[in-house]
Amino acid sequence: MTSLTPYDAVLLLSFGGPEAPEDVVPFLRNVTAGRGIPDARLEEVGEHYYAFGGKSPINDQNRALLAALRTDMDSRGIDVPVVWGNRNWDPYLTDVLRDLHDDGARRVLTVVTSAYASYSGCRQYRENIAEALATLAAEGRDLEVDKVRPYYNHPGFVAANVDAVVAAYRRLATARPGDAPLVLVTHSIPTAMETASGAQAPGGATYSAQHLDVGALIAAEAGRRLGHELTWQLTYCSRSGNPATPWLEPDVNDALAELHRGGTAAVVLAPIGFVSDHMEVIYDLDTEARATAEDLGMAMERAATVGTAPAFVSALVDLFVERAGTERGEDPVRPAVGAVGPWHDVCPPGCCLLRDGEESTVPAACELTPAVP
Ligand SMILES: CC1=C(CCC(=O)O)c2cc3nc(cc4[nH]c(cc5[nH]c(cc1n2)c(C)c5CCC(=O)O)c(CCC(=O)O)c4C)C(CCC(=O)O)=C3C
Ligand SMILES: [Fe+2]
Repeated sequence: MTSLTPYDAVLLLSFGGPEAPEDVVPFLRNVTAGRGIPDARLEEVGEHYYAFGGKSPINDQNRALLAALRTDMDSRGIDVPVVWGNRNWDPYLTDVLRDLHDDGARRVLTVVTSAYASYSGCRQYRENIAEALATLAAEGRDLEVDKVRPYYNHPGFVAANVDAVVAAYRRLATARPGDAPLVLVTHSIPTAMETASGAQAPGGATYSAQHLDVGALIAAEAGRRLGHELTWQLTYCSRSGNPATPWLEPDVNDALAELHRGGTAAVVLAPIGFVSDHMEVIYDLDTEARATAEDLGMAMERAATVGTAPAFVSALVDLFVERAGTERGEDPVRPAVGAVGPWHDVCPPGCCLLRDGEESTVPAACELTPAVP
């Protein structure tokens, strides 16, 4: 019997995605709300979704993760409810929190489906939580929500990625897998968001530094298990927005072309920046980057995302147990690998403040309140 006291419920909080073609534009309107993007442009962005029948795989993947969390929690005798909600699509965060409140919950622990810390992976979720809590408070429903720390450097997340890389090398159709570099991939972000992501971070670790920290460990451990050292690099996918705004580079497709020019015949792509095979993975990597590799005549294997790998699922439940212990005033072990160490449980004010050129001005939850002078 493991206790999650003082929490009454756990919330798996994700991005959301369309379930059918008629959902695509309304979903994209939600994602881009307040930025005045015309529907014609949204139809264009929506092409990736229409190419897959208008349905993103992300919701089914979250349903699977939710079920896996329930099973792991049951095996430890943790009996609080675990529910799923999204920022941008049904089931919406506010509705899910309202239902939890109506069922008697007053204190909720959340985990987001972003492993790394930046505006997009941390603060944006915290702003959505603050907005939802304000809506519910106006209805007379008071709730407290905490969020587990960024978990990209939790040993379970890293171990699940190592397993996936090893499996991908074993599938790679090449005579000399030892010569195939490991190309790590994550979502690109504007360089302004990158800089801001380090401002309040442990060790000043920006979004890219977080990836490089665990990337080195993943490559070293996978190489040890495969019996050959891996050369590796970090690349980016899914850049969007104004082409004049600088984003993190190199793009994965450019990196593949560069490797090809240097004589590389085969690669393994490992999307360590994503926790499931959602649209960024099945379109930007399995469709676009695969076409690039095929045009270049390079063999390519794509490593699995952590998905519902048992090491990952139990890492998340470990984080629930850890945070509950901390809130009870205990001093639980806070496992982390790499040079940066475990992240803050509660973000300092101003954490990850920049999305693009401008500072965010809306309130964010799961943040230390400044001491009243
Ligand atoms: C760092 C990061 C992650 C990884 C962490 C995490 O996993 O959360 C992530 C995940 C995701 N991004 C997703 C989808 C989209 N992201 C967009 C736009 C943007 N993402 C950004 C960053 C990130 N995004 C940024 C800086 C923008 C630019 C505009 C803005 O500042 O918001 C747009 C708008 C259209 C466009 O601009 O292309 C869409 C539709 C989906 C759902 C996929 C599905 O449906 O399967 C997922 C999981
Ligand atoms: Fe943050």
